Amino acid sequence: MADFSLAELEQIIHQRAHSGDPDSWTAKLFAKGIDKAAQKLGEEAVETVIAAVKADKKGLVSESADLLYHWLVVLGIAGVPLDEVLKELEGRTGRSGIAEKASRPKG
Ligand SMILES: N=c1c2ncn([C@@H]3O[C@H](COP(=O)(O)OP(=O)(O)OP(=O)(O)O)[C@@H](O)[C@H]3O)c2ncn1[C@@H]1O[C@H](COP(=O)(O)O)[C@@H](O)[C@H]1O
Repeated sequence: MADFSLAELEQIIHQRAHSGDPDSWTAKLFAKGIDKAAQKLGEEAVETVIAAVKADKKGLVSESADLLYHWLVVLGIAGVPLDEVLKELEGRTGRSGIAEKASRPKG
């Protein structure tokens, strides 16, 4: 079990976001804004999909890490705490995915 959590990474991102450190990728993304950060998230998602379909396990681990990091950056820029997403997931436990989808508002 890793001694690290997404909540800890969210904290690091929060600290780095407005650090003004020219070497901080996080600070760069926050400065560029949601469009650029979301674009990077999309790129990392595609790279993750490619690793998955190629059955590249090592690549899948690395691209998943990139994906989760950029996802947290996008959440941070959008002002959505990780905890809100976790609560959403928590609320879905005990229900099958198909039942959950059927309960979503139409449109
Ligand atoms: N987990 C990450 C993390 N994952 C990926 N990245 C950066 O995301 C960038 C992705 O850029 P690219 O698109 O060029 O990378 P790529 O998709 O692999 O590149 P290509 O294959 O497309 O060429 C790189 O600069 C990576 O270093 C990350 N940058 C930061 N973190 C975490 O955030 C902390 C603070 O980082 P800084 O804000 O940079 O100090 C770090 O200590 C880490 O804990």
